[in-house]
Amino acid sequence: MTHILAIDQGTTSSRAILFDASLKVISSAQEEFRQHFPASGWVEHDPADLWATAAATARAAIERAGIGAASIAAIGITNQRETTLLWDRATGRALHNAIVWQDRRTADMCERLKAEGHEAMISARTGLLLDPYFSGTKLAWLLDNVEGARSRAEAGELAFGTVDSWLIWNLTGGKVHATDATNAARTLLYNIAENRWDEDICKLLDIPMQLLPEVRDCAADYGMTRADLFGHEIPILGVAGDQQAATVGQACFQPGMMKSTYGTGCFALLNTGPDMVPSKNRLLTTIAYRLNGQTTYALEGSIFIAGAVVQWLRDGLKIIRTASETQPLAQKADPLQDVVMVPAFTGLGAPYWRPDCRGAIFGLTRNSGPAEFARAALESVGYQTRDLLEAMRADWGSAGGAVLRVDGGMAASDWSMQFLSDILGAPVDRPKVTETTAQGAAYLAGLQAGLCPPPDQISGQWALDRRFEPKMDDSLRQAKYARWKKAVAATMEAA
Ligand SMILES: Nc1ncnc2c1ncn2[C@@H]1O[C@H](COP(=O)(O)OP(=O)(O)O)[C@@H](O)[C@H]1O
Ligand SMILES: O=P(O)(O)OC[C@H](O)CO
Repeated sequence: MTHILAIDQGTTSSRAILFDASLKVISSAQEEFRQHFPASGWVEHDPADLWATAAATARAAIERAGIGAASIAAIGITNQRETTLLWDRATGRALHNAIVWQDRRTADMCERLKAEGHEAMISARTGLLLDPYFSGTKLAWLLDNVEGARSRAEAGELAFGTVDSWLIWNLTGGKVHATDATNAARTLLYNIAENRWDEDICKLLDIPMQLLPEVRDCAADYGMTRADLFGHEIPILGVAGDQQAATVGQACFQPGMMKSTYGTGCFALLNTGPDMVPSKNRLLTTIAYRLNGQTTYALEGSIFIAGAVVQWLRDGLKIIRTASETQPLAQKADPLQDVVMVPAFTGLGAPYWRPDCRGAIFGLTRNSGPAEFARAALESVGYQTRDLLEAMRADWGSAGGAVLRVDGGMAASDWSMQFLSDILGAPVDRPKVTETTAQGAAYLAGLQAGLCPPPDQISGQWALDRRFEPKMDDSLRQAKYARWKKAVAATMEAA
């Protein structure tokens, strides 16, 4: 048994990648699925789509490799985090669409809990903030709005889970209801200092604890897949939320190491070691990974719109046909025009946490066109990352994130990565393997299977594709960043 299958269930698509024991990619498959927007600020996925695309891509990756399922030693699962599902334990059917992490429907509930003075207690225990981003208020909404759900939950008939738990449940034919510590840490219900579900918070949100999955390490036994799925039972041995899996895939195993993933949004995680560092600057404290019962913590900055701003140029404004066209356009932009875009399409995440904000563009002239829009869009991602880095350094000291390791679809853009390095005034490293999320999940499963070496021995395998060094003049860097801060302040003021 020489292979490891990673299932990466993301916000817009499911991917499956088959690795060999040295974590080299052998084959892969990807399928997009439908996004549902039933009301303004609401985002849902059909749970059946999540499962069907995950299972179909897993099968396709195995077929493409031309190997039998019997030679797969382990499955690793990684997933979009916070997205909330509720299902019937007897039938395995979901009671409602999954409420996606981007969904803002519980903004009022969060405001009310804040006004009642609960945020400090919740933050101290979960490391999170009272924002609709996290699962807890989404689950409370489901229990309040799906008929009969609360009484059935109290009777123990229902199960809650993030996407990892939903996949594990389906892969094992309903035998295992479990999650890992990193996914649990995103629910708003999990005490990350004591590593247990928090009774007081569950009581406050009126969530019956019978709903909750068992929490395991990231490298652990999550049961066997049904034999009929792949023609052979395969053990599930690794689980982590996608941003944490990318942290592992980027080999950020030492305190002070930091990665930033540029997909739909951008999520930067700084390894803080065994210390749970509370943020004084509106970052999240979260679990990077838990191995052999030992928790490694991270500070996280979450930006909701990164690559999505490029998608907006393509699908909304229709000024580009493919994402890569942004680079030649940005290069053509008029250097004398100072167009700044604040892409707060679904509010602002860290460090501002303003779900009520909406996007804004400043500095337009009659000469502003697609090139200036493209440059402003790409620059907005760099500025938002600098906001996170400033907060991280204020929380953790200047050694934090001295070099930034990047991945995700947008990291392919050389122009964006050069601007990122320029505006941060720090080197930006892009690895050879950009499928770091899947690689992280495969590593965790391989570690448990005994195929992969422990973290201190694997770090050396990380290979650099390109280092971007800052080239921008310091006075220009400061002037540009000051203008961004002004634009953000004006956007918040206008909300
Ligand atoms: N060359 C590029 N330049 C700028 N953005 C890009 C480029 N290639 C991809 N992207 C952006 O990256 C995102 C896709 O990255 P991916 O890691 O697949 O995201 P996700 O896992 O969130 O779906 C898209 O939002 C896309 O706009
Ligand atoms: O699916 P992605 O890659 O956009 O990641 C989503 C994050 O996990 C949300 O917290």
